[in-house]
Amino acid sequence: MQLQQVAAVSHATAAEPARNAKVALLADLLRGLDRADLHAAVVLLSGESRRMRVGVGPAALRDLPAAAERPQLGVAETERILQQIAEVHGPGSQAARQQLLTGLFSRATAEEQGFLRGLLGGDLRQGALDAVMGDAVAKAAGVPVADVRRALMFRGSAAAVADAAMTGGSAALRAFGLELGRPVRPMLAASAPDVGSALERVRPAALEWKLDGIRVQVHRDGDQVGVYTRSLDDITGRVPEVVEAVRALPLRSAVLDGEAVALGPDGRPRPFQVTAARTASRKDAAALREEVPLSVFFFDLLHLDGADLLDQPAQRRVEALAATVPAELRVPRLLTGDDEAAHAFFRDALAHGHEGVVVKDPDAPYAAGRRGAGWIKVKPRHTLDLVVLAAEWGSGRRSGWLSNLHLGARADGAEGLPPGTGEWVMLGKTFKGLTDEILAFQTRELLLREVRRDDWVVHVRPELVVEIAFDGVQRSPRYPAGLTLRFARVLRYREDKGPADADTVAAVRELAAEGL
Ligand SMILES: Nc1ncnc2c1ncn2[C@@H]1O[C@H](COP(=O)(O)OP(=O)(O)OP(=O)(O)O)[C@@H](O)[C@H]1O
Repeated sequence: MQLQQVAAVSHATAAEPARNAKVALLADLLRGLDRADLHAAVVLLSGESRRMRVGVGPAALRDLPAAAERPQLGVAETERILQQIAEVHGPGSQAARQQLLTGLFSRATAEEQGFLRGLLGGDLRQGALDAVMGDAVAKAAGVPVADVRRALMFRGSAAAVADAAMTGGSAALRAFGLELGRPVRPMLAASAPDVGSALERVRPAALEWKLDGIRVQVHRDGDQVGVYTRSLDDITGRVPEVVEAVRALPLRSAVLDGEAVALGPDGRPRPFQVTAARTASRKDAAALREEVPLSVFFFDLLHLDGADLLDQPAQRRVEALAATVPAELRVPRLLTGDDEAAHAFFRDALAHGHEGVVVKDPDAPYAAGRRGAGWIKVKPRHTLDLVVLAAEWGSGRRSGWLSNLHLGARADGAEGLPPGTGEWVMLGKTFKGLTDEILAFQTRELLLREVRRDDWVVHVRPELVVEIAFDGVQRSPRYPAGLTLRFARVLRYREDKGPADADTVAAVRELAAEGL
């Protein structure tokens, strides 16, 4: 198959906000491909290309050859070249990379060049397609979406799952399972504005403290222990405390889900940045551990001594957890149907310095992603993770810094947006909450991602995720979703998140519908 077809579908899906239409376009493309083309097409169109880390800086994309007249690049060949670009290392690598890029671009048509620029420059149309890729694979292969999603939970690679679905159908998909040492995609939480509305969705519910640290998925197989982040990175070497805690448990094998957090001497959580810096640092873990010791608290158990528990109701998994892991290594939890008891638990979590609670459906199986709302987070302060689309140069004390941020949520197939809105939907602007440190950070990072500027606005690749606090959602005809945030202010940049993790228009609409 020619790259031209993939580029055309990428283009068409970007102009098409409706989720079903995107799924249909992708499914049509995937049907009938041979295995090599299928693999390449899925890699190029899903977030998987990002994981290949083929990104190149804007300078490398500046002086590339003019477009070819006729399509001549195959998808499999293109993917191979991108792989080569990702793998170039050592002295002279920049020149070698540029040579590969020049060769690739000289054979690409204008539309293909546009697609490749988006891919290499990190424009995340592809990342956004990741969210619908599973549905498209299910449609193309004629198998239930649930089978594909389940396989994706076990195997991060959409290409491997697509291959199994197309060649072996549901039977092949069912062969994917939990493997010790291979992290599964984590279950995530939907959100609710307060405990009362969460309980309206799930009752009785299990409430747990929401600790503001780093998600850890810990696999133990005999003496072997591996620790993985929310984005499935292996951080085993950076968190010896977690490794030791799990190695000391009386069991042979397990997969545990929990949160690692730095606590102060008074037992209260230290600021999120402290935990984040500790787990991000590649420096000597033994020394860092002295300065900032980490504690770990588990809230789920996916596997125990040879038995997979993912399909068990949450209550059963937590009972197994309680029988295996001592209370001081578990997140405090309350199973209740009573509003007053739930509110008291929430207040207690806050009084201990925690972020809020996660309200969990005791009957829900473990399922990757946010779908199904088996988990609902509630925080006293409303926050959204949004992507910076552009920034305006500041004035007065802030001149020389990029200040006022244009904030976007993910369209993710939301209905009812004006035609041509694209994947990022602007929700408003803010220059509030910016410390000098944040101003310096964002000016540096945003300029690295500049795509164009007009007057005083610098438009950037939609890559940086920023956590925004706000007081409410209000109607505004000025913005494409008809909504904007009241008193939006910057809390912090979320370097642990990518644009595919940003909040969606649907999530914002839901908060508005609940009267926030
Ligand atoms: N008891 C708990 N149960 C589940 N998740 C918890 C719990 N305590 C803390 N967490 C953290 O909360 C996250 C769930 O919220 P969500 O899926 O929205 O992720 P998030 O966007 O990283 O959350 P946030 O940005 O609000 O911290 C988990 O990924 C985990 O890191």
